[in-house]
Amino acid sequence: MENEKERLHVVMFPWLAMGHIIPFFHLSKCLAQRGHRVTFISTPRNIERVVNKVPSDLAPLLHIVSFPLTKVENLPNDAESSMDIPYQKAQFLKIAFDLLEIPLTNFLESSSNPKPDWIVYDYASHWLPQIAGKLGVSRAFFSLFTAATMSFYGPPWALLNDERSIPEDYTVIPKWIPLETKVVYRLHEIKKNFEAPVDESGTSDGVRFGASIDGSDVILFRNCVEFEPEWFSLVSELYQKPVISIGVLPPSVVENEKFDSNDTTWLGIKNWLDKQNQDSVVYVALGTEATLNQEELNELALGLEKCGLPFIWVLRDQPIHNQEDSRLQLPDGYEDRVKNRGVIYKGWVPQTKILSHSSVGGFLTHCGWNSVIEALCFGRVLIMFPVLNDQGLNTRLLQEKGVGVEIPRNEKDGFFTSDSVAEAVKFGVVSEEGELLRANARQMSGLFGDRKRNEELIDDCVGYLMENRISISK
Ligand SMILES: O=c1ccn([C@@H]2O[C@H](COP(=O)(O)OP(=O)(O)O[C@H]3O[C@H](CO)[C@@H](O)[C@H](O)[C@H]3O)[C@@H](O)[C@H]2O)c(=O)[nH]1
Repeated sequence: MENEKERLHVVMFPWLAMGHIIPFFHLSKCLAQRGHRVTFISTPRNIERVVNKVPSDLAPLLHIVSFPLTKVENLPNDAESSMDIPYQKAQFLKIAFDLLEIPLTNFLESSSNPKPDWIVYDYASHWLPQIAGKLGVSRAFFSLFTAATMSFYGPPWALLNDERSIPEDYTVIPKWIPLETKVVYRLHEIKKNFEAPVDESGTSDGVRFGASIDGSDVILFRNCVEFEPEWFSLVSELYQKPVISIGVLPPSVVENEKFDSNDTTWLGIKNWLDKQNQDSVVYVALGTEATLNQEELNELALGLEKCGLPFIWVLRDQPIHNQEDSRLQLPDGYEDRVKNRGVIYKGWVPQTKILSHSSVGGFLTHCGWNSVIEALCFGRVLIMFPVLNDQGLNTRLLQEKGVGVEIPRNEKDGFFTSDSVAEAVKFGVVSEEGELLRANARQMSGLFGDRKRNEELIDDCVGYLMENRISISK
């Protein structure tokens, strides 16, 4: 870009979770590709995980800044993201995250060459808008949640006042939603969100969300407006400030072709997938935060065995809460019994590449929003198994839109059986009755995977950031 005035400097500051760092980094690359400067801030281990993959042509514009975390009691030494800890310990990670306020303030104060125009931030840094505002940096809250989820969470006043205090409050439609909808939590889902000791960090997630929205100049949504038009209109009304959809940031599976030849995990998976029939494989993955207990793991495993379809299962290998030395075990003899038909991975896999493979017929997912986007970009039907966070709300929305089938569970305690897993998987992936769901999901690839439209939305967003920098926050 010849004229420096035409160039933005945007600071990106995601929450410490892979499902947040990945899309923030994706947006960073999109901005740098358009000739703007980006400073991406995270912690050393997270940077090593995702961010060291800066394409060489973008390196002059995309700067990575690393802030080490301060040691916090009850947080394991090497824990830097929600994937490193059981979800019940998330509040300890938030204590460490909140201590980044000082290095972030120092960075914003001293960064003058060029001074940042915008900071794009996440829900957890409730303290950030005030600091950025004082320093004359414009503030964009980046929502990695659907407009339906954010509408359900509510306008800033409801969030800041922690309007809902017990799990049951989240199982009914809140008063600010005038729509007829089933988008509410089931009791067992919301109870999980209450398991983390909220008071440990001194700030509830409601207050974090409320202050982040309230203190922003604009709210950016990673969503598909055509998929949830009614919710997008509602959320814009609830916030009473500019709300912009930046599209879904569809994953690009070609960009890593060179890298692929060294990626032995992918080569192994691809080799196996290449041997399977088209649309026959169930891909099973529950993201980076959801965990199962031993009984749930057994039922899920046996359900996959009973469904009779080939599957790839990515299993999070992490300590059990309060039994840090124990790991969950698959049922006795399981891996031998499913050999050749089922493949189980315990490390990090290239999820988007797997979903893009033509042998994949369906995705048994926790319905994290990244996973849903990735699945719908490739038109894969969803077998839905929400666990915590926004996942239950996403599941209800996706069910209303007819792109997936939910594994039935007991409302109160979440109990489910292997038979219900097997039935839901077969219904979604191979049954005649499930064809409508599969057709709807295939159709979604035209919306979610529409690269031209998604690129235009980023261009529009950049236009907005150019026109509204600094002055808007004064
Ligand atoms: O082996 C793996 C595991 C994960 N991923 C990627 O990691 C991301 C996971 O994101 P998501 O599917 O959204 O799940 P979570 O990591 O659990 O995401 C958290 O963040 C999401 C966005 O806010 C929320 O919707 C979820 O409920 C919350 O748990 C996706 O891009 C996956 O492709 C991989 O590539 N390989």
